[in-house]
Amino acid sequence: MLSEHQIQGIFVPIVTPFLPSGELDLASFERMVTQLQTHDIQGIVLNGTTGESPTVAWEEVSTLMQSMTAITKNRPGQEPVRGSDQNSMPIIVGVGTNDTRASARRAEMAGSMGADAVLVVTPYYSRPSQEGIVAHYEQIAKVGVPVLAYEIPSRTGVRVDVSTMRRILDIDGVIGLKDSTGSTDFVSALTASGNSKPVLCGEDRLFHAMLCQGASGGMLASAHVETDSFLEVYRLATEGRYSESLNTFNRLLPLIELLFRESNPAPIKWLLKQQGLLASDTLRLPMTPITAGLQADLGQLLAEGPYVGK
Ligand SMILES: O=C(O)C1=N[C@H](C(=O)O)C[C@H](O)C1
Repeated sequence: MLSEHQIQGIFVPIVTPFLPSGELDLASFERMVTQLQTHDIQGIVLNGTTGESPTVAWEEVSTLMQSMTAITKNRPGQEPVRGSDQNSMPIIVGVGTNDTRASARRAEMAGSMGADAVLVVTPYYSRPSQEGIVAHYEQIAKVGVPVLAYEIPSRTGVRVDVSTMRRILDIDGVIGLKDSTGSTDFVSALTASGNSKPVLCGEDRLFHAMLCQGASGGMLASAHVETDSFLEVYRLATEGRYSESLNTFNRLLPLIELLFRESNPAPIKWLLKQQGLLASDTLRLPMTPITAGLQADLGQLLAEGPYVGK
């Protein structure tokens, strides 16, 4: 199980590969996991936003988890995970829904499948009160699998106040936050007192800025590619070498901008297919493939960019 001290470094929210028929593509998934675990990342997130959680059935999550744990229990030649003596790659499973009981049940099942923590998004759509949101996290944390809260108002339609988030982070069993609020204000407010549980950046274009404001790492879809460059941005920042970290990050920005010009994960799936890691860039509806214009721009970056495709 993950502890709050391990909520640092880079976590990659893995895509869920589909065949053109729409079925799971396990061969591509295994290739992706095998490739990712050769990097010094802190963990992989299964069934996150980038994993298209709204259209992946729970039985499919279980199939993916079995395949992933078989690969990640042997992580040859890697240092132990930061903050622990664990050598296998930690796995965080997305279990958040807008139904508290269903999310708690999923957290329990994820724990029995070997998840090291669960990612729980702010309950979307129903527009619950701040009290309701706290109670949601309390119920799920009671299951006993470490919980990483996930605040992403642009997708959920609700916004958690800073004071509410402090209460959520105070819950026993909540080990940190993934901040996809779209600005650095939330992380600055939370970390200002110096005693917050860790906050990971979940907004790729703000990764460096959030590290400067006290974030302990990032959960970044774009780190599927150029993984070592994202790790370098992180490492330099943790060494206090912020301007060198910014230089590396600035070279990644054109890539990040293109990967989020249209809805994630369509652009990253297209790119991974070009790199031969995915057999197909198929998405499940209502997600649709990227436009020809974005294909052309990403293709140009692949051909010319100093940072992509190496
Ligand atoms: O799947 C995730 O985790 C992430 N989701 C965010 C989103 O798609 O809005 C972006 C971030 O890179 C990671």
